[in-house]
This record gives sequence, C-alpha cells and structure tokens, in this order.
Amino acid sequence: MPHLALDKAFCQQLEKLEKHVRNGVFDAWEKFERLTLDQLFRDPGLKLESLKGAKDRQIRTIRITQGYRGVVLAPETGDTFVLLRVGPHDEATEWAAKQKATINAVTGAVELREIATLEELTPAYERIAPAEERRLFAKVSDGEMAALGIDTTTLAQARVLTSLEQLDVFGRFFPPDQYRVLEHLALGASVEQTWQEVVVPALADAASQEPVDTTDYATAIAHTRTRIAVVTDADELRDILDKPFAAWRIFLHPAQHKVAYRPSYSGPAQVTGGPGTGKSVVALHRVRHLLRHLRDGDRILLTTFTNALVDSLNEGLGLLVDDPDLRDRVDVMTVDAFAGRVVNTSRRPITGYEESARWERAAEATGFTGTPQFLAQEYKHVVLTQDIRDREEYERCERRGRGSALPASARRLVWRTVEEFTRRLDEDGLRTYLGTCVEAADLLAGQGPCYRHVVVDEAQDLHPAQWRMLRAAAPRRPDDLFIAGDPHQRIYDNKVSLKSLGINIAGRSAKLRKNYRSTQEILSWATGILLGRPYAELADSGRHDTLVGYSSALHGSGPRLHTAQTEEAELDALVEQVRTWVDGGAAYGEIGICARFNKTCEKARDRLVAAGVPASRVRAGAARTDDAVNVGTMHTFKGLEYRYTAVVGVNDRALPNPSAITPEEVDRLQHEADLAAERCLLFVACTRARDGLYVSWTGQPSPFLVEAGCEAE
Ligand SMILES: Nc1ncnc2c1ncn2[C@@H]1O[C@H](COP(=O)(O)OP(=O)(O)OP(=O)(O)O)[C@@H](O)[C@H]1O
Repeated sequence: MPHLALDKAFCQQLEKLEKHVRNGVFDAWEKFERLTLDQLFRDPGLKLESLKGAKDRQIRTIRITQGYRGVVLAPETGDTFVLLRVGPHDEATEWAAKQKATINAVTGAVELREIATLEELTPAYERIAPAEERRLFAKVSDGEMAALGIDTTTLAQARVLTSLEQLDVFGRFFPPDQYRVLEHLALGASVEQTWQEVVVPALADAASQEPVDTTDYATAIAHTRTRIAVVTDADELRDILDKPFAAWRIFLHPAQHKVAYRPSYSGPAQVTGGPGTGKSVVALHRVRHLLRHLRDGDRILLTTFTNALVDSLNEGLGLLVDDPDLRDRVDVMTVDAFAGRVVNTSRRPITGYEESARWERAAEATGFTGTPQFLAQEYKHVVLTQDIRDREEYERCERRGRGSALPASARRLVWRTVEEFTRRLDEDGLRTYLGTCVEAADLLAGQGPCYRHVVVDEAQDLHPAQWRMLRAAAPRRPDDLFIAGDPHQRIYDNKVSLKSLGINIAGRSAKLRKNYRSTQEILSWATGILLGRPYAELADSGRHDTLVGYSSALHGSGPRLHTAQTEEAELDALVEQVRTWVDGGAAYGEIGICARFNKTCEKARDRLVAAGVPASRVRAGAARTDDAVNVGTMHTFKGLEYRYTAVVGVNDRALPNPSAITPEEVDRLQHEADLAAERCLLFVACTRARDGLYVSWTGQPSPFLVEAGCEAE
C-alpha cells in the first residue's frame, strides 16, 4: 500500500504554512493511504507530475491546494513517497528541478542534495584551485572518503575545495550527512575519529554487516528515521500538522527508537548517555509505547528529581500523547512527592539545615561527641542505604563506602543517637525525605504495587531507599521498570548496586551517544571538566562508565570564559553578555544564569533587574518563565536547558563549595565522593547550554577549570 512519508525539512516549514495548505497536505496524504500506485499516478486532483528539466526523475510534484505544490521523492522502487517541501507553485517547481535523491552506501540513509547548484559551482572553483596537493582534502584518499560514505559525485566536488570557507559555501547544497563528514575532516579530525564521531552515530543499523543496496528506497526510507517519518495513522498526522513542531516528537535517532519502542523488555531496562542525548525524550516515548498496550485499570508512574523537571515532562507528554484519557493514566511526580503520597501523612519533611541541627541535638542528648555531619552521612550512607533496622544489624554491618573506621564498640552510641534523632522527629510531627521512602517501601510491600509500569528519569541521583520504594511500586513482571540516567551527572553522591536492590538490568541496557543539545565545541570543552576520572555506572557502583564516542552534530562557537577583578565587575560583564545575546535575537526566556550559591543568584538577578533586564529566579516548584532571564542554582538547573547559559561565580571558593566537602582527615572516601559530586555539578551546569555558554569568575578560578586547562580570554 502506498504511503506519503514526511521529511524533517517539510515539518520545519509547518509553522509557516497556513491552515488551508496544511489541510491540503492532509488530503494528499489521505489519497496515498487510499489509492493504489496506479490510481495515484492517474489521479487528476493530485497531478503527480514529473518535471521538465529535472535533475532527478524521482523528484516530482503534487498538487496540495490552489497555487501550492508539494515536492515529493517518488522512488522508482517501493511505494513509500516522501514529502520534501511545500511551496507556491513556481517556487516549489523550481526548487524540485534542482534536487537529486540518493542512498548513502555506508549509512543506508536517503540523502538529498541540490545537485544543479553544485554542478554550477564546481567548475568555477576548479578553475581557481591551486595544485591538488594544496587542496583541502589532499591528505584523505578516495578509498577513505568512500569508507566514510562520500560518494563519487560529492568526492569530485569536494576535491576542488581549498578552504573551510569554500566548504561552507558548498555545505548548504551537499547531502547533510556527507557534509558533516567533510566538515569534520576539514576541521582536523582523523579518518578514524570521523568514522567514530560522525558516521557511526548516523548508521541506520550499526550491527548490520549487510552491504547497503543503494537502489532499495523502501528499506532506506524506513531506515532514515532521523529525517523521514512514515505516518500511517490519520490522527497522528493531524497531530503533527496541528501542534508546534518539535523534532524529538517525530524524528528519533535509530538508537533512541530501538530503546523506546522495543515491544517488551523481560524485566527492568536501562538507557544511559551523556547530557543532551535524549534520555528524557526516550523516557517519554517509552511511556507512549507502554500506554498503547496498557490494560484497563493499569497506571504508569513517570518519576524524576525536581519539580521543574516534572513540569517539563508533563509538557512533553502533552505534546506526545494526544488523548487526555490516556494521559491521565500517567502520574508524573518527583520521587519524594510519590513517597509522600504513599505515606499520606501530615508530618512535614525537614530541610537539610534542620536535619543538621537535629543531629546536633540528638548527639547532645546521647553524649556522642562526633560531628552532626558524620551522623547525617552515617544515617544516609550506611543505615538507610543498607536498610538497617536494629542495633545488632548495625553493629555487624560492613560500612561500605565509608572511609573512617568505627569500631563495633562505638557503634552502640551512634545507633542510640540515630534512635534519638528519629524518636524526636516523630514526637515533633516531622520526617526526612529518605525516611519517608523507607516507610513508603514498607507500606507498598504490605499493600502490593500500585503501578503496572514505573519509568524513572534522572535516575543517577536516587538513593537505595528510593530505589527500594520504586521497586515495590511495580510488580516483578516484564516492562516493570524503565530507567534513564547519566552517571556523569551524579550530583548527590548516591552510588548504588541496582542488582542488590532486586533490579537486574543485565542484557537490557543501552547507551545513547549523540548529543542533540549543545554544539560540539561546548560539549568537548565541558567534557574536559570530567576527563580522566572514573564515574561509577548507574546500575553497578563497582564498574565505570565513560563518555567515549559521545558527540554532537551541531557546530558553533565554544564557551566564552571571563575573569573579573571584582564581583561588581563580574556582574557588569554578565549584564553586558546578556545584552549581547538579546541583541543577537535571543528571547529573555532562552537565557539561563546559574551559580553555585543562592546569594550569587540573588545578586545576579538584582543586577540584571537594575539594568532593566527582566530576570527571575527558577525555584523548586515554580514554573519557568519565558519572558524573563531565568536565574537559579546549579542544582535547580539539573535536567533543564537554555539556548544561552551563563555560569557565574566559578571561583575557587565556590567550586568546590567548602561546606559541601567532608574534610579528608574525617573521611577520605567521603571527601573524594564530595569532590566528584561538585565537579559533576559544574559539568551539569555547563551542559545546559545549547548555542552559547559563558563562564565567569572573580579572583582564582575553580580548580576544576584549572585542571581542565581552561583559560579566560
Ligand atoms: N531525536 C531528536 N530529535 C531532535 N531533538 C532531540 C532528539 N532527541 C533529543 N532532542 C533534544 O535534545 C535536547 C536534550 O534532550 P533530553 O533533555 O531528553 O536529553 P537528556 O539526555 O535527558 O539530557 P540531560 O541528561 O542533560 O538532562 C532536548 O532539547 C530535546 O528536545
């Protein structure tokens, strides 16, 4: 049966197309679904015409509505056509005649190039080109080019080029995947690097050993998921045509698609990947997949870390799942909110500051002479992590991950202090967030699971107590847990062994490597902050994860680093940077400013407002504003993104934050873990940026910047 698939370039035009033109597209699509190939070619309303003087017989046009035509790829094999572009009659016809479609012999993807323009440009550049050995790609052999997917036509054209500027001129007309390969090589990458960083992420099926059949368009179209959407359902098409275009809704990378739409996993499954690789996007698509197969009465829990992320997941779900009844079957909430809901109590959760004060008072009462910090960490990393419920168990336990000795004789007093702390909390009608998770896990164990599926985003920061609760929230059946996270963004020092918590993801784990958010320049720079250090895997704290092969297809400028003499001067420079972004076309809401401390955020916000720039704080629970610059701490920026991001106050007194670091002499392992969490925090902050990143400090820069070899301009 014929289909009319949609090319991404057409979808990007959607917002500019008037309603009657979009309706015309719907009617044309509907004909493809209804008629046979033969009928389509003879349909008088569709006028599936070949073009006079066309560079490619496979490129034709169809009537969309009065005065508008659609340009389609009408392949000689197969019956799926692709709508490439829609425009006024003459403009569309002229554009169509210049295009040529091919199949990339390496990636297997359908490619389009403006061949007429390339053929015009090439001889002109050939005439002025110097001797061959002085040209741009002189060092790359024809065989290497072919192995990277450069076909003979592009090769002949690329061989005349002598500079990056010239490549840039050709770039708009080359097939995009081939252009990216050439650009990478021209920027100095080796053939091997280009293969790993550009070609491998673009492979339709990296595991396939079969040679690509460059005449089989049906297979190639099905494999070009990053650019071509085959839509077979009328409601889905209406949805695409009527909603604001967001590429992630429609065009998943094959690696993303494979993970999100696998029919079923026999148990818990996990997806990891660096910042901006689309883990949240995959989690949302997985929810959509699960919803399609959900039995009556069953529900899904989609959980994440902060309220700002709950808002963003809710917004994404609204775009992805049209049916409100289906959407209502998903509860989107933070892990802590879920725990509070299960326990259903009026007891108020305490803050970190209150907790510290309460440990101090409990210690006074029992005569324990250690610090409140020690007690809080012992409670979190030993008692709650190992789910220890009585003194005997505590006295016997192995204090894994703790770097300070605590003889069994001293443990009795620590345990008495823990009991005192929890007793006083009860007495005062209070609770801790993690303690609530323990209670919730116990309740769920008694009552039984309340969700059919649990989907977890930002999983890297969950504590074992939270995992136990989530484990108990879904029955141990196929597709019970779907987990998305990145160990390189762990900012709360919770390392876990999921297996020991009854969550075994062996054989059901995938990794995403293509960054969709930041430019390669920002990404490489930010990755330098972490390089050379081990990062424990998400599911197994004994094994290490890496960012090898992680890259972005987007290019732009790298970060701007600025050092100032005084804090005042740093704030002035920030205002100037924000003005530059706004003058360059950025909306206020597209700019995010973050700092390690609340007080730095307050100062930045106040200075911007005083300078006439609307700015407001991003706070847990508060919705993000679009009409003001968003200012927040690095912790609240977790999972968010901004077109332009400024990270300010990155000096040696803020990162690492001395009060977040356990002294080495108190606990060596904790000291290292705290430092790693602070380093990750800077990495998380810097990877929120899409197009532009600005980093500033006063005095000495953070040692994390120094170690990464970063220097101010
Ligand atoms: N297939 C896709 N096509 C287009 N855009 C995409 C795609 N996948 C993800 N994106 C975009 O990339 C950005 C990052 O995606 P997302 O937030 O899901 O990444 P993440 O891995 O969860 O990031 P982080 O770990 O840094 O929070 C978003 O703007 C998202 O819309």
